[in-house]
Amino acid sequence: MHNPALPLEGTDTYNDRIRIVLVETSHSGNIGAVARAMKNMGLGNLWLVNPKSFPDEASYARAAGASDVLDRAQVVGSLEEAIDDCVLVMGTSARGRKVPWPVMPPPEAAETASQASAGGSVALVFGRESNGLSNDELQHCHHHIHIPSNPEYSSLNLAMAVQVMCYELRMLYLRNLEGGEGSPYLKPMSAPGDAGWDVSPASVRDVEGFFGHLEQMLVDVEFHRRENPRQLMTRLRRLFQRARLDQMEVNILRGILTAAQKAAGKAPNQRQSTDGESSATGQEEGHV
Ligand SMILES: C[S@@+](CC[C@H](N)C(=O)[O-])C[C@H]1O[C@@H](n2cnc3c(N)ncnc32)[C@H](O)[C@@H]1O
Repeated sequence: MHNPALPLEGTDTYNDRIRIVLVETSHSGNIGAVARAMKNMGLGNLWLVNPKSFPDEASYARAAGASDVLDRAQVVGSLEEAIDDCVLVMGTSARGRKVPWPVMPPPEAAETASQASAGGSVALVFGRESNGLSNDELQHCHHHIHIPSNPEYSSLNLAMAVQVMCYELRMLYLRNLEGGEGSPYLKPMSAPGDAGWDVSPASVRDVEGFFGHLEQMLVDVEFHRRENPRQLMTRLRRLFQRARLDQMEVNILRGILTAAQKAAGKAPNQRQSTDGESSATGQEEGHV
């Protein structure tokens, strides 16, 4: 699959193959917010068709750190000028029109735009705040894009609609990174052993040692009676197994158990815990 020419992580080059075209934007703050939305997602090619006011203070204020996108924005007098050299034009609309056009949801539109951008420039066109794109403007587009919003309140703020499309392009780019393996950012990090976790996962031996120590501590503080266990240890096992402990967490927990045993007047350093190691050795808080 074609990998859209979006910037690599950590570089400041933009994908200029996919351009965002805003038609007759009346609030220049929205133009700034669009620039910000684009830059966040690695896009930088902004075209403005007859903006009411640009450049101005409001647009730069809303762009925050994306003023470079505004600096390089192209201002033109007609939609035709903005899309003249494009191989694919996709128009966005919050509502259906009298003459139906092929409509795509954002993920499919991003895929189509990305594929087409291998062959030339692609325009994603966004309409006026007050009344969107005219039927005539929409008929200049190969496809229409509809963000499937609440049918009873379907119109997004202009910059938010741009954000949705730029996000879809970004997701596609990240999924396609590195020969299809995708970006580590897309892989959820939820437990030790996942890429990016800072401590090695605890071994079964570590965790069993902890369970033995936990049971002993519960006996020492007279919370648990081995002759009447109910399901206490089963439930505690399930609790801690859900967490998939890492090595440091096991050390911290064992340090706490040792401290509790000492407070209860037991001497854990003179007794072997169930994993055969002295339960006080190396498990104090200072060792984690
Ligand atoms: C505030 S909306 C314009 C709403 C206008 N009253 C209308 O009905 O078309 C400004 C622009 O944001 C984009 N937009 C807003 N909501 C959208 C949606 N649900 N799907 C696709 N584009 C949307 C379109 O480009 C639209 O022209």
